[in-house]
Amino acid sequence: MTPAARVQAAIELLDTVIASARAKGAPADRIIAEYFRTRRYAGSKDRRAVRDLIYRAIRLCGPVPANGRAAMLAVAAQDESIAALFDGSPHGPAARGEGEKVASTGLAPKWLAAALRASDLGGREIAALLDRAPLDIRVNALKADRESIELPEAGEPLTSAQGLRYPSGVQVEQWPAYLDGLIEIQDLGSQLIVEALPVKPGDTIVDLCAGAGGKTLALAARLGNAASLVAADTDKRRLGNLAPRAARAGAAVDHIVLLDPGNEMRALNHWVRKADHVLVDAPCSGSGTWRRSPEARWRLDPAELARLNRLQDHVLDLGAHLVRPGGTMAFVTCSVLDAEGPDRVAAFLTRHPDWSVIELSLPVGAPRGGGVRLEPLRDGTDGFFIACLRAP
Ligand SMILES: C[S@@+](CC[C@H](N)C(=O)[O-])C[C@H]1O[C@@H](n2cnc3c(N)ncnc32)[C@H](O)[C@@H]1O
Repeated sequence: MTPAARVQAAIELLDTVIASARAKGAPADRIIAEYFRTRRYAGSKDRRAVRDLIYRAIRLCGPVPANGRAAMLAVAAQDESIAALFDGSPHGPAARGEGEKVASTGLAPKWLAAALRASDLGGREIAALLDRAPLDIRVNALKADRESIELPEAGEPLTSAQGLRYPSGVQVEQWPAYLDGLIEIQDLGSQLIVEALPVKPGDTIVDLCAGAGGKTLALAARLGNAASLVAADTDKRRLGNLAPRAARAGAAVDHIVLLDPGNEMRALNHWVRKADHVLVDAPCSGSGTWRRSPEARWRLDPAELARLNRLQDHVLDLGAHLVRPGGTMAFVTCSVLDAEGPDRVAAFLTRHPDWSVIELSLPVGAPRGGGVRLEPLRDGTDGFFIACLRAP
């Protein structure tokens, strides 16, 4: 592909990414992968170049751009070498028309930037939410050890027990150690959160929003398979990945429970007031993971945030039914917005005044509204909020 053709491909893909963000559809990385699956003529250099252009445009444009061309023109306005490619050459973008619209730049849509500032995040902290994230792995203590594992490339040891850091883009998914379940891809923040949970061998632990099991597997590894783990989720596709992943990792997950949204307790009856600990890794805006999915900020609007807040309250209430008297429940979101952290804890305590907040000890983060907030700029992790609650 010529450099101009790469720009045109990025424009077309951005059109799809923008439409998908508006419709709350597929994320950018899936759209890009799908696009290249059917275009075998594009080599690996082309793919990387197009991908880089797309993410550059997404990071640059805070408000949702009108279309891909307007977004790429915003990149061109900052980079003469890209501007020069708008030359109307075959397969390339048409020359810029007089008065043609260029997308607005900025960190986030206006309302969202205001919500971030109201959550005490300054310009540098917000900008760091959009940096490129490194690639963190967790060595699976059930099968290997960080000190002795042999990997194709040496990683930087992290503050978590088994974490190693690589530059973004390292293809660890192709390493035999990954295929054999000796390592998992997991952000340092997630690793430290699992290490901070007040759990011990012998506990019954319900991972209520287990997804594909990122934290479930980390819990199994931390406790040496000596806890009774229940992994539940409403998403059949994600939950379907958990069993093969657990098998690969040698992780014992006692029950994998598919929940019916709105009727979750029907499948969870067995654990009512039985769990020593419930992990509520709640669905959220993902504002703490914009480093990996910067287009997620285009997906969010006040109504969507309010919907997520209602869902967060709902899953917390579900979790509360499952905790035994004196047991604990952790509330985690990968968001730095107060609406998805401290505000949810405060609302929970209003609904359940006999519960109390307990302090967690993490080597990173700063206290915020009854919990701890992790931030990319200060902590070198994705953004997270975690709080721990004790049942009466
Ligand atoms: C942040 S993700 C979980 C990530 C996972 N714990 C991990 O570490 O990989 C949130 C999950 O909540 C699930 N979810 C949404 N609504 C739910 C509900 N009503 N009950 C249980 N899980 C729900 C979503 O399907 C999603 O998998």
